[in-house]
Amino acid sequence: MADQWQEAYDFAVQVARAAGAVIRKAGECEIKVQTKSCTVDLVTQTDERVEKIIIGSLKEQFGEGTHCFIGEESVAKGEPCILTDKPTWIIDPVDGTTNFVHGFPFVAVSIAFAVNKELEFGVIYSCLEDKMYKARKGRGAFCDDEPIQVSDVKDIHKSIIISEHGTDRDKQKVKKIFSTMQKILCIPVHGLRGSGTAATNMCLVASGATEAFFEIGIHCWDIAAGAVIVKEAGGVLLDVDGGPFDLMSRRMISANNMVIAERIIKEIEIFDSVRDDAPIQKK
Ligand SMILES: O=P([O-])([O-])O[C@@H]1[C@H](O)[C@H](O)[C@@H](O)[C@H](O)[C@H]1O
Ligand SMILES: [Mg+2]
Repeated sequence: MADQWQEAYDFAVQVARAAGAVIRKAGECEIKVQTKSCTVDLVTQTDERVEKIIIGSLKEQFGEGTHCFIGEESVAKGEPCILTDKPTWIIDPVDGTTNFVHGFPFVAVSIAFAVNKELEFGVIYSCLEDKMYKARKGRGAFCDDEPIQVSDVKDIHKSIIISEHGTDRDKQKVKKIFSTMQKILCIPVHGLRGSGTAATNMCLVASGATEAFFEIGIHCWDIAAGAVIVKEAGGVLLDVDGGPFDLMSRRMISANNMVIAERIIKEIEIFDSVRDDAPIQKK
């Protein structure tokens, strides 16, 4: 059953494109902003609406009950964030919500699909740039149907590295984030960047525009689709401590190769974050 998930893959591309059109249109109107975990963790009606559209379309196509869903906004409302062996869609309806609110031009729809806890494919639609990135396990990575691959740079001094500071403003964590960035910048590397969307950052690694992207504090929906795209473009994924990549651990480095990844890992000051699949604390 080599082609078992092709229909789901093709459908995910269609759904992501349609979702991106909704986001573009919503960006032309007044955006009502609310907050989630803290005052800088933003959410809009568009995030919620687009997630409902995506999950609704997938349920209609594949039948309610057979597939599971992990969506950023559903989890925010108390839905479980547990990856089982069942076919599971992992969705970030608007990756880069802060960008969306401010009109900063990088916003992505991220849809991944996992079976037996293994990622089968990932689709990221960078909807303001109108770029469709996609990859299916073992079949390569593409941007607008053109194959993409990671850069071949091995010399860290010739690299551009992406990181983000996320939405946690705990002073000790922020200190570690900036200390890490300072150390990396002074290796020295050619530059540090950040697009404001983890999904887009991973596509930039996959297409060779940058050598690595790492972050502590991201969620599984930010990186699931990107993980397939980076891997299929020839890149590597690791935990920030050099161990194996763990989708639920809220930390990862994606890089063009192990040489770059391991060099960056030497500089990363790790801090704790609660796993995505940690049991929900009773209040
Ligand atoms: O909230 P959201 O815009 O979907 O996702 C955020 C973006 O991916 C951002 O780049 C990253 O730094 C944050 O950690 C994510 O939470
Ligand atoms: Mg996100």
